Amino acid sequence: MLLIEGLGKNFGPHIVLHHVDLAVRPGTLHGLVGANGAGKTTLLHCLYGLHADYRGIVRETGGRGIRASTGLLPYEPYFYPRITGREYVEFCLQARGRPVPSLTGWNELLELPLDQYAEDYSAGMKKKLALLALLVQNFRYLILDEPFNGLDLSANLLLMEVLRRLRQQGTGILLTSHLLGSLTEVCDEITVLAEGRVLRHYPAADFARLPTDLLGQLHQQKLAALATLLPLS
Ligand SMILES: Nc1ncnc2c1ncn2[C@@H]1O[C@H](COP(=O)(O)OP(=O)(O)OP(=O)(O)O)[C@@H](O)[C@H]1O
Repeated sequence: MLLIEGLGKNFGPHIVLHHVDLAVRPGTLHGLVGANGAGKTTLLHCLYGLHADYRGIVRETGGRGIRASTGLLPYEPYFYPRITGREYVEFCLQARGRPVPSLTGWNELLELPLDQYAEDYSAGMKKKLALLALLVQNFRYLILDEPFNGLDLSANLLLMEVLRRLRQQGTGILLTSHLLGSLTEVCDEITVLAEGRVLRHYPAADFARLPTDLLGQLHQQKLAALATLLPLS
C-alpha cells in the first residue's frame, strides 16, 4: 500500500498541503479531485519523491520503496528534442535497468507513430506515449496526473478499460481528473482536496452525492454570484 500520513508542503510562505492523509491500496482505483490550485499535482509529486522538503510520512508498506514499484504519468510529459517515440520508451526502461520488451502489442491499441519524433506528436499522442512507457513496465502502483486530458473519446474509453483490467490484476492506481464522470465510472474511492486539505474521502457507495457536495462546498460564493448574474425565473 502507498501511504501518506500528515503530509504538509510549502512553497516559500505559501502552505499548499495541510496534514493530508491518503492511502492507495493494491487492486484499487483512487481518484483525487479538487479545484485548480488545490494541491493535487503537488501531492502526487511529494508521493513520488519529486519534492523532498515536505512534512509527514510517505511510504510503501511492502518495503520495496515507492520509486521501485511505482510509475508516474506527469501532467505534461516532457520529451527531449530529436528522439522518436520508440527511443523515449526505450530510454525510460533503460533508465530503470529494465529489458526493453516488444512494443507491438500495446501499440496496436495506442496506434502511435513510434518512429517519428515525439516532440512532433499532438498533445493526446504525447500523453499516450507517456502511458505506453508505463504500461510496458508492469508497475505495482501507478500515479496518473490527468490521464484522460487530451485523449480523444475512444482513447478515453480504452484507458478506462485498461485501468479496470490493471486493477483486476492487483495494480493500485491514484489518478487526478477534472472529469468527475470518468472518475466515478472507474474509481473505488474518491478524495476531495480543497485548498490543500482533504475535505472528504468518498467510498463508491457515496459517489451519487459528489456533484451536489462539490457544487455546494467548493462554489457556494460562486453560486451566489451566479444567482445575481442569471437569476432563476
Ligand atoms: N514550483 C512551485 N513553486 C511555487 N508554487 C507552486 C509550485 N508548484 C505549485 N505551486 C502552487 O501550489 C498550489 C497548488 O498547485 P498544484 O499544481 O498542486 O495544484 P493542482 O490541484 O494540481 O491544480 P490544477 O488542477 O490546476 O492542475 C498552487 O497555488 C500553485 O501555484
